[in-house]
Amino acid sequence: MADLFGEPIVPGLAYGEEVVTAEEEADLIAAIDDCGLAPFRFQGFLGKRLTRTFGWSYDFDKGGFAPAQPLPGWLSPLRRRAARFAGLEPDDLVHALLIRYDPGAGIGWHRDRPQFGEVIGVSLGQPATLRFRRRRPDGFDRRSLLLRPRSVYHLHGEARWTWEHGIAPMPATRWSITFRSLSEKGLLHARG
Ligand SMILES: O=C(O)CCC(=O)C(=O)O
Ligand SMILES: [Fe+2]
Repeated sequence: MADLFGEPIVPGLAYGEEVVTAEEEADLIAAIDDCGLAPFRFQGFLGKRLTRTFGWSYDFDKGGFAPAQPLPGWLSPLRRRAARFAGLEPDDLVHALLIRYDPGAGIGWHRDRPQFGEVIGVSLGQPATLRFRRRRPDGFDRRSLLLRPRSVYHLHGEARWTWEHGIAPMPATRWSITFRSLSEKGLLHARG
């Protein structure tokens, strides 16, 4: 997403629309709902959003980073498009996170775990506002990006590593698919 002068709203943030058709969107939503979503767990608390991870997972309950079930075949075409959008190889995207946000669910301020590298997110179902903030001595710099259904965003560089992001609770159900590569740290861990 660029402003009038062609600058990204946060350096390292790229945004594109219509990465899937409405028909593909409906199929992806059905597949996500059918894949065994479970409430996100954080230090013993159950979150409002429902998630399922493939490839590699970070367990927020136990604090561990570990291999998970391989990515299902139905994600392959979307993974190819996500990789192309980000200038990566499909095989770089070794992890996928599926999320359903029911009404009232969102995701608080965070940076993604450092074991992961590049982050590419696809939005389905409903628009949402992806918010960014960066600490300043006297407060925060803030930015936001409207994620339309069927859009894709890529976080790298400053948007990935310096800024925090989050999504405010939404009034209607939204689904997202997030692909990630491993960082140097994650690759070291993966090689044991
Ligand atoms: O749903 C999204 O697009 C964002 C998810 C997210 O930030 C995360 O899981 O780290
Ligand atoms: Fe995130």
